[in-house]
Amino acid sequence: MVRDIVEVLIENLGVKLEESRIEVLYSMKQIQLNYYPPCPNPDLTVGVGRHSDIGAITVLLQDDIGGLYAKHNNDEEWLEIPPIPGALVIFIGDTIEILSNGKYKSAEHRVRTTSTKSRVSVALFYFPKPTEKIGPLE
Ligand SMILES: O=C(O)CCC(=O)C(=O)O
Ligand SMILES: [Fe+2]
Repeated sequence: MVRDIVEVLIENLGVKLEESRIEVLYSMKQIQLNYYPPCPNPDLTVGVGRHSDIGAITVLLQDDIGGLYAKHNNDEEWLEIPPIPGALVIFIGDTIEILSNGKYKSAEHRVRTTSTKSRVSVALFYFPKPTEKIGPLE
């Protein structure tokens, strides 16, 4: 699935890359299990502070608690990404933003906790090989 996503994104830039060159862009993987305990005063806590992911693509599975927000078009407003049963959230990371010379944006996102329920999420980060030089594709 990640290969298909990256291939389509690169194809849409009008760039032709060999399969092997595309593959190194997402061949490193890291899994992260996040647990957010309930917090009596969520407004005073940072679940995960605002950030964008550094890799190529992030695949995220969140539970049904909610609290994930992303910035849309650099608006002031945070847009909630509601949990949908069975759905995965896909984030474009900084690597793809750089490769596309800014055509694709690495969305800033954050997580808020709630006062009553804990939250769990599973994030799969796909990175380029550490030896890969990342710059705008030509
Ligand atoms: O817990 C989440 O829904 C997102 C976590 C996150 O943004 C991250 O681990 O980079
Ligand atoms: Fe993230």
